[in-house]
Order: sequence, then C-alpha cells, then structure tokens
Amino acid sequence: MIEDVDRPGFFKDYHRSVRKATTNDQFNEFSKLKTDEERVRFCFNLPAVHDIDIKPFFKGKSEKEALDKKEAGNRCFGRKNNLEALKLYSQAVVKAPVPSGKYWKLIKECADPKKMTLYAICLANRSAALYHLREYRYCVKDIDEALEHHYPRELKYKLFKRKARLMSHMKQHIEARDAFRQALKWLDWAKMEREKRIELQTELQKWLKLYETGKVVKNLDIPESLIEPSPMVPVLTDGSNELFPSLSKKVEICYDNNMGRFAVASEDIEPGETLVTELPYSSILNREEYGSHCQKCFKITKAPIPCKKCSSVLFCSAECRQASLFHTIECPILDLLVGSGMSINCFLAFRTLTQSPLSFFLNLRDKLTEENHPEETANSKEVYDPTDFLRFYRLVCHSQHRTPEDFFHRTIMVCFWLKALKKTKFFEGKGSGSSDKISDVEAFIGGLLLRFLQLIQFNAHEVSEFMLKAPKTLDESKNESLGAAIYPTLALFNHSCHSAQVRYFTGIQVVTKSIRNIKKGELVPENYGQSFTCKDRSNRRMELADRYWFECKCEACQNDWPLYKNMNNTSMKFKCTKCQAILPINSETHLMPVAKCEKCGEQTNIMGTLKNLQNTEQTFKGACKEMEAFNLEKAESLLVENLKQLETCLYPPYRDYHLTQEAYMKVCLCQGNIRIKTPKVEE
Ligand SMILES: C[S@@+](CC[C@H](N)C(=O)[O-])C[C@H]1O[C@@H](n2cnc3c(N)ncnc32)[C@H](O)[C@@H]1O
Repeated sequence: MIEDVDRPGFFKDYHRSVRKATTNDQFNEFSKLKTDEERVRFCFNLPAVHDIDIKPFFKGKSEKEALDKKEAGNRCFGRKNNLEALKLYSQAVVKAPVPSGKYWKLIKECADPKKMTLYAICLANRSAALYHLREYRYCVKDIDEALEHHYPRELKYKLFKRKARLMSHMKQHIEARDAFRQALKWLDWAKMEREKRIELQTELQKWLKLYETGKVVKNLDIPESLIEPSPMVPVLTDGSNELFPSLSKKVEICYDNNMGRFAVASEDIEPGETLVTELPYSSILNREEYGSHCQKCFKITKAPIPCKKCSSVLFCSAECRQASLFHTIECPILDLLVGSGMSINCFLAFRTLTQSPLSFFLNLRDKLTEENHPEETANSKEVYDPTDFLRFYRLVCHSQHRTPEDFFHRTIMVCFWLKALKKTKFFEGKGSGSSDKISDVEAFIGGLLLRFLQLIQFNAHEVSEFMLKAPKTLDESKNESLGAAIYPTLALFNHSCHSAQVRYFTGIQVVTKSIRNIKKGELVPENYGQSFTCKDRSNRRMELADRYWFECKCEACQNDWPLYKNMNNTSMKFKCTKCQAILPINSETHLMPVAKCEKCGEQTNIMGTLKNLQNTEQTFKGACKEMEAFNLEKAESLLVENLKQLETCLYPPYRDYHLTQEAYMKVCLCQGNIRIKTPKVEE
C-alpha cells in the first residue's frame, strides 16, 4: 500500500493529478519501459510532476516553550511531584535550542548566555528529578549531556558531585573518583560565600581521600538503584546455522520454482525451540510512537534526548542520536513526508535509503543488476550476512508481475521523494542543481527507491510491543504495532495459515520460537497475519493473494480447517502409535477402547490417550495459574510440556492444542518489548 488509509495526505491528490495530466501515448510509452531507472527518469520529465511546491518543513525549537516547561517542571519538583517534573523537564529538553552547528554560532554572536545554557540547564534539572526517582542510569546520561552542552561553569561542581554519588552507588568507583575530582576542580568557579566553599571543599576532599586510599564506602545515603534488566535474547537452539547465522542449526533455506526460497527443518523441531534471532537491515517507527520511543532502537524513552535541530523525534540516548544518520537527512523534510500521507511501508523504503550515505550506494552501483537469482541463496556456500545490502536488495519483488498502473503509482512516489531529497544534503552536490531536472546520480537513486518500494511490499515485518493493562498481569494484554522492519533472513520464510512460530521483539531484534512439532524435511513456515484459527479460508486466501501474490495451499487451506470458535473436542485425529497415520475418532460415538489403523493394522489404545488428555487439561490449568501469578518461566515450561504431550497423540486442528499455543505465545510475547498501559488522566 502506498498511501496510509488512516492518515490522509496530499500525495493521493498529487498522484491523481499527475496521472490525469499523462496522455495515453505517454502512458503507453511508460508501460514499455524495462528498468526502474528508466521509469523514474521518464516520470521525472513529466511537467505535471513539478506542479507541487516542495519546501523543507519541520518542527523547530522554541526557547519560550522550553522556558515555560522548565518553570512548570521546577514548580512540580518543588512540590516533590518528581514524575510530573520529569515529564515537564523532558518537554523543555526537547524544545530548548541546542547550542550546536549553525544555531550555536548565532548564539555566540549575540552572546546571550541564557540562550546558550538553556538546553543544559533543562537537562540538569531533569537529572535532579531522575535522581529522586532513582532512575540513576538516565540521571548520569543527562548529566553528561548537560556537561557537553555549555552547562554554566559556576554550577558545574554541583553536577559533578551528583554524578560522583551516582557512580559510587552504581559501584563504578573509578568514575566516581574522577567525578569527585572534577567537582573539586569546578568548585573554584562557584559563586558562593567563602565559608560555604570551604565546607564543600572539605566534604569533597574527604570523599576523594576515601577513594584514593582505597577505603571506598559501599553505600551512600541513597538506596539501591532500580536498574531494569533489558529483555534477554535467547540463544538459537543447537547453535546457529553456519551459512545463515540468524537461523538455528535446525533450519535451512531451500528453493523451488513454485515457492521460491523457503525455510525447512534440517532436524526434528519441538515446541519451544528458538529458531530465529535477527537484527533488521532497516527499521522505522510508527508516527504515533515518535513522542514515546527511540527512533533508532525503539526503546521507550524515559528521559528522551532530542534531535539537535527539530523537536519532532526523540532518542533514548546521545549514542542512538549519534548513530542515526538517517535523521540528519530526514530532519528538514520530516513533516513534509508525514503530511504526504504515505504508508509505513513507504517510510521503510525511504529509510533504507537515508540510513546510508550516497557514496555507499554509488560504490555498489556496478554490482546492482535488476535480475534476481533467488535459487543462488539456497545453493550458495557463501555466508548469508543479513547486514549486507545485497541480501536486502535481492529479496523478492515480483517486478515481472506488476501492472503499468502499479509501477506508475510507485514511480510518482519516488519522484516526490527525489524532489524532497534535493532539499536535503543527501546528494552531496551530485544532484542536477535544479528542482525539475534529474541528474544521472538522482536517476540511479530513484531506481533504487523504486525497487525498495516493490520489495518492501512482500518482505516487511511489523515490529510490535506487548501492552499490559497493569504491571504483572496478562489480563486484557495485547500485541500492538510499534513500526516496521526488514529482516533479510526471516524474509526468506514462506507462509502457512497453520502457524509454526511465535514472533516477538526485543527492541528491534526479532526472535521466533516454534509452537509445534516440525519434522525433518518439513516446511518451517511463518504466518503472514492470516491464521486459520481466526479467519476463514476464503478471506485468508483473498488477502494473501492481494498482498503477497500467491495462492495458499497449506494444510489448513487444503482441508478447510474450522475456525477456533467452531472447533470441538469430539472429533479428533489420533495418531496411530505404530505408523503415525491419522485415526479419525468421534469421542461421543466411538465406544471401543481401541482403534485399528487402516494403514498398518495396529490397534491404538484410545482410552489411554483420552486419559493422557485429561492430564494435559490439568497441566494447562496449572500453567494458567502460573500466568495469573506472572510466574512466566514456570508457565512456559508447563505449556511447552503440554504441547509436546498433545503432539504425541493427536493431529491438529484440536481445540485444547490451539488454546495451549495461544497461551504459550502470550508468555513468549512477555519476554520481548513490554509496555504498561498508563491510564488516561481526565483533564
Ligand atoms: C517474504 S517472501 C518469502 C520468501 C520468498 N519465497 C523468496 O523466494 O524470497 C514472500 C513471497 O514468497 C512467496 N510465498 C510465500 N508463501 C508462499 C506459499 N505458501 N506458497 C507459495 N508462495 C509463497 C510469495 O511469492 C510471496 O510474495
């Protein structure tokens, strides 16, 4: 999808008017073009493409707003309402002009120390609120950022003293000693009475002596820091596949002419095994999360660090800001892009370009051909490196099946992007220099963007977080979208409506775990959001054909398995204990204790199996209790045990089995990104 259906914007009208102005002859000529670069060049030369005024458009800083928020924060801090103070100081930090680059020069010229120090003071004030909230890690980060951005020298001793106490508390004694030394040094600049200065000097020297003589005191007057553990990424079951480092050794990639590349089990896989862990090649945060999550790593920003120029985006740390080259390109045109109403997938295609400099793409130019040889992925002996641009570039994009209308629509989006990129530093002087002329370099980049737009349609994944209504409760919990990303290895998995894996995220890293048995040689499918338990076959097939362009022939589709709500536990598919063939049994009408296999003639003990099923019911109840108490490790092991037990005697679909899978998936989702819903405060 090119436009975001929930967010109207001007692109729709722009595309419509360019299409209307295109004559039949022009469109016929366009339809005959063979390469993406030719398509972009052709459309960029249509006069109607330039009937749009593209201007840099973004939300800047506001000294006044920053001052207002800081003052409001100070009032809350004075009333010991640290949480509210944190919120207000954060707003001040985001709005305060950052003394760097062009702005910094301006300030220096007008030499207004108040302006110059505002950002640093807002950060320092926030560090005090964080200190009281015992968010020590964030507190240290704010202190460092303030010290790097012109914090007034007469107050510096205070910040270093705060830092020293924090470091000491976090048992980082060398850093604590250094910070005490700095506090002592900057005390010389402090404006205070002589007696007070001597008193402080004595105190600092006392601490320093303890550090320098090795007599470090374990605890100062603040309690243990509440450092939240980051979610753990599990290790791949049996280690990683040598050729596909993001896959477990139990999974390999195969190819055939009908299905393209797909994942297959190279060993028997049981429920609960970790099959994939992978970082994305590129990722993009949903617009709705800009105010709460880091643009780079998608973590919730408790004490956000802003962009130095705009007030639209946040980072969790100065490190993430530093690593976000994409934003330096996107910053001046961000609101323009948002206003166009383009979809999240379009943003992802655009981000895949802006995250690397122009020179990166120009260096690869000779290696980029538009033909794909997907069979090479399965047959090659080269390591499949998911950070390699060529792996991303060679994902499936079905160009040969696209209609001219589809190509035209996407190419107009690319023309809009090129016009916007011309207003940024992206082309590093290699552009045409004119807004309605296209240079060779620009046409090459346009061609790339057109390809990204095509392949992202089939290969993007939604990145999510698990929303809990309150801490440690799974009631009313649900998975919610955070953004989108491209995982070059996970994108090689084909779909089945009978899910085989649960997918969750720690930050932007994806993890998948098996939720059922997969025998050696069988397909290891992904689920493209069309599970047979909750959507009927015709709708699933229609949506898959519409979005992914294939007809699903999975077992759930072929046998038209019932929806979860229509499943019952009376008609069951038992497994023959000898040859594993299906024994269809209706538990209400089958009165014999055994059933004979039509394939091998073996008698299977049905009563025994039914007894086993009663046991699994008990185990499931036990797992639910553990989930209620939020004992997730225990719940996970009981659910995995149950799935394994059910797998030994039954074939799906089976109500209890899918119920257990659902519960297991919930427990897994809790191991990734979690967010506690904050109740809306009535105004
Ligand atoms: C994310 S890609 C999967 C990997 C792809 N097969 C490849 O060779 O790169 C999605 C595309 O794979 C194909 N595909 C996925 N699941 C399929 C299935 N169950 N049957 C046939 N083709 C499938 C479709 O062409 C779809 O557009």
